[in-house]
Amino acid sequence: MGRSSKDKRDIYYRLAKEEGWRARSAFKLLQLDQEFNLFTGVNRAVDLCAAPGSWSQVLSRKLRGLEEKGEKDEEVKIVAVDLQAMAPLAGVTQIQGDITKVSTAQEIIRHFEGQPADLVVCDGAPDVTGLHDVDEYIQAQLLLAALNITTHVLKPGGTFVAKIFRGKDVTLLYSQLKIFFSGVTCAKPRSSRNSSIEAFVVCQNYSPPEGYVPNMSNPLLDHSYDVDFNQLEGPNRVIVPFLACGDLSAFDSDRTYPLQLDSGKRYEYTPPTQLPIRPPYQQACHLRKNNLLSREDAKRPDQSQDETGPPAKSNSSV
Ligand SMILES: C[S@@+](CC[C@H](N)C(=O)[O-])C[C@H]1O[C@@H](n2cnc3c(N)ncnc32)[C@H](O)[C@@H]1O
Repeated sequence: MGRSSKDKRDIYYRLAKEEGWRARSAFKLLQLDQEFNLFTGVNRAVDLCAAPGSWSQVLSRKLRGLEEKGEKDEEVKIVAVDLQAMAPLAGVTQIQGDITKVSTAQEIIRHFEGQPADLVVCDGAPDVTGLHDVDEYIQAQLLLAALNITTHVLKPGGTFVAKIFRGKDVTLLYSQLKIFFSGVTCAKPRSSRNSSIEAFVVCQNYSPPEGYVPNMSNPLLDHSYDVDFNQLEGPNRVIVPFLACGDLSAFDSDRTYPLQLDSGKRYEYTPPTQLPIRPPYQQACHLRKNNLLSREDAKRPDQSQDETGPPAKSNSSV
């Protein structure tokens, strides 16, 4: 048996078979619930990127009380969205659609009879190319698309849970999420493989900026909407385009960035045009190489400032 097939047959793979889950991913949502108590008081839930349906199974079993009460809770409504069709599930309405489309948001709202959702979860993943930067970029785009459709359907105070790749530019995504949620925590459930940079953001207390009007023109995946991004103003522009290689502001040739070094010295750093912004340590190396900095000042800042470390194994608030 090859290494990868052995990996697939880990404890959660076996448990999923035993307990009738469609995928081992079910345990990720169950473990996130143990940690964050996601399901209390939830009557309307949306599962984005749901196929083959193990997260929808978890929602159905937990929210409709099939396990605990042995009866259905008819109050509960669950909608599952995916590009692909999936086998029917008790108590789950399926929408075969694209989460980047406003029509999908409208369909969800129709199903909830105009009421907003209490919880939106998204375990979405694009087809992996094997090129890490490309995969990270596409995953980030999918997360922003999930966030965007969530702003159409989630109630104020509601919760959003989504898969995130903890790549080198993950802090940009955290800052996007923190615009909309007062609590953003990054969690790595035990069932998520240590070898993967996958983690989950648990975003609590949805509180969009005052005056924010949900629209689908922000994410870069679909340019077919009428709203011109440049026409959007104030809080409606808060979802900025995401660049896997850096922050757009690095392209402002006239902008300077404060650089705080271990010795306490501060520098005003102006990046050359067309150069992606660097984390502090790389910036220091760049300055050192160009004789702009003493050797002592160029030494590595402590780890807590370096955002490019390996994936965390425990939960961390961001
Ligand atoms: C890892 S699977 C989800 C597994 C699921 N949570 C479960 O537990 O069974 C990722 C899913 O994302 C879906 N997906 C990717 N992009 C999408 C999009 N733009 N709209 C809807 N679904 C999408 C894929 O079709 C795929 O089924």
